[in-house]
Amino acid sequence: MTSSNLEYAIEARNIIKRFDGEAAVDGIDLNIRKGSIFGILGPNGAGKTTTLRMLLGIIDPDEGERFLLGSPNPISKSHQVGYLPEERGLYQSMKAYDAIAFMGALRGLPLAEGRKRGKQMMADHGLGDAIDKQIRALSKGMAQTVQLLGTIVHEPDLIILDEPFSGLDALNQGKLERLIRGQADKGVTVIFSTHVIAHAERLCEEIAIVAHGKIPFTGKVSTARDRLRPQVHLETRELDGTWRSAIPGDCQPLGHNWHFTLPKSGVEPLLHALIEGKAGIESLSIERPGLHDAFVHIAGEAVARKMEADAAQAAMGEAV
Ligand SMILES: Nc1ncnc2c1ncn2[C@@H]1O[C@H](COP(=O)(O)OP(=O)(O)OP(=O)(O)O)[C@@H](O)[C@H]1O
Repeated sequence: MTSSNLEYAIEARNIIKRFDGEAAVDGIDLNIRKGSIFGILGPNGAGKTTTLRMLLGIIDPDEGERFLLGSPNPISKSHQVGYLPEERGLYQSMKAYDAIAFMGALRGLPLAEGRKRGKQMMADHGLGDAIDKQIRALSKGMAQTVQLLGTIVHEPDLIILDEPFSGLDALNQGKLERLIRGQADKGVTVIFSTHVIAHAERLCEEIAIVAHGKIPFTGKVSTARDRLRPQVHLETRELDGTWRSAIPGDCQPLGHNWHFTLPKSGVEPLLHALIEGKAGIESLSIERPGLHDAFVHIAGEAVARKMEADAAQAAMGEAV
């Protein structure tokens, strides 16, 4: 049986995985569009890696079904897939371009072609000086970039990256974001897991939020953000007038500053009331909530705090 839906690179329906009787993934549904950049967001232990492993066919779900590039047997598509696992590692004595070629060969790319592409990719990614160096002579960030290039050297249709940003400094994180965008521009589907919301907010049109083995939200980033109403920050010269009726009744000024949730009627009636009522607008900003606020709203404060702690711990690891 195959999936008839050619629109999706990945489909998962109610997949469940238990370890020692405990559900690590507890009934997840996913539809990931071909050619999109899709982020899987959640703290450590939420079930991201287990989900990715099931999607890839490294482990099978106990219940439910998943389709990778239309197939219920993801391993059969492995030549079309690139996978960067959470556990990083390359053979230390291999030369960098050879390591890339070796990874390509595991996915069906002839070694000679892999070596040629490996050298070119390293040059294109600013690692030209390191082509002939052994992996052990590279910095951690360089070795991770080499592993990433090895993940895509066979030009896969689908790339799955487990926590690709962790272990990279800010410069290399920026390079990785550009690389991911470049792949998507070529029509490649990129799925990555992360506990850093900013990466997902910058890169993804669609995300899944994972918490305690479940997905409380999957869909467009903009839809997640629209779950919260915009916040108004207003400074007025006056403190009273007919315009006060446009401001929520429970909002009290701090000095001449007003902070409140934008009323459902929207921006225009508010502006009309302020101008016609001569409130004397000194400053006005209307902020749409970011993905971080939406994440806290959807996943809850405890999950958000755990994820921030994970991100801080990972950043400390990068600093050493
Ligand atoms: N092979 C395994 N055997 C037993 N328990 C496992 C196994 N793999 C994962 N788990 C458990 O399943 C839960 C989800 O783990 P998973 O690795 O999928 O989370 P994660 O969101 O990827 O977090 P991390 O980034 O820490 O890997 C955790 O409680 C973990 O300890």
